[in-house]
Amino acid sequence: MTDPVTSVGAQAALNPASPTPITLALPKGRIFEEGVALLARAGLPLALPEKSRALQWRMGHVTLLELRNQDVPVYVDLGIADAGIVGKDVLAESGRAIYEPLDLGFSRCRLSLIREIGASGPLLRVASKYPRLTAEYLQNRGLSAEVLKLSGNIELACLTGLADAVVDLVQTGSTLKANNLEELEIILQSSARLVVNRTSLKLKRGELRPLIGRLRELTGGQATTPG
Ligand SMILES: Nc1ncnc2c1ncn2[C@@H]1O[C@H](COP(=O)(O)OP(=O)(O)OP(=O)(O)O)[C@@H](O)[C@H]1O
Ligand SMILES: O=P(O)(O)OC[C@H]1O[C@H](OP(=O)(O)OP(=O)(O)O)[C@H](O)[C@@H]1O
Repeated sequence: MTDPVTSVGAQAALNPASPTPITLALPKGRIFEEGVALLARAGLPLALPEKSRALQWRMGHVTLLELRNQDVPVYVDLGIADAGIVGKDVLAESGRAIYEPLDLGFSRCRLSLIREIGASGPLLRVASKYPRLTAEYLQNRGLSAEVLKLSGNIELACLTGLADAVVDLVQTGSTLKANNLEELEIILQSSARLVVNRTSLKLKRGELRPLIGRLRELTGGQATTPG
């Protein structure tokens, strides 16, 4: 296994006597840096990996996997990773019933229905990176629009006429403002969540329970689903 990071974080492991190896899944992008920093504050021997093409790092008893957002629920659900951090938006879109003990409180944003300001007429086609959540929302509203799955810069679909509306993330609202768009309805509030594989929680409870406890203390996180 690649082990490009030699520095082992200053803090001791949570269970220094006999730390059980654990594997954690983190998404590249917005969540990665804050996720690693939070886990280090919770006592894991992590340092931020230096820029390299490595995709996994072993630091002390912890192996860190760097994944695309959508792949984090898959790795945790199937037990390749014992735990991970992922946005609630991506978790909900995955449709996987993964144990989600904590709202970590960062990467806050909302998933919303968006249209051009002043647009009227029926919603015949709605574009999104979140086709499942979009279809569910439209169905709940009794709307039969076609859902078009796109991969990025979703708002452009509205602006170019590809779709009548989009379902996308809003945080500060500056993307909406810069593109003459408006938020019609909030579909989901999102923030980074800790997700844990249920079997790992039993087999590695000596490592994972204290980790969840420390993260709860640090974030003031609330239990999000029954354990
Ligand atoms: N503007 C934003 N402000 C705050 N949080 C955000 C914002 N955009 C996205 N997020 C949250 O951060 C998570 C990761 O976002 P990021 O931008 O890193 O992913 P991405 O590059 O869009 O993902 P990918 O290309 O892998 O689909 C999202 O799933 C969401 O929960
Ligand atoms: O309300 P704001 O603060 O402007 O943030 C919202 C924007 O942030 C995200 O885009 P991102 O920059 O991740 O690019 P993407 O469209 O490629 O996902 C999201 O898709 C919005 O476009």
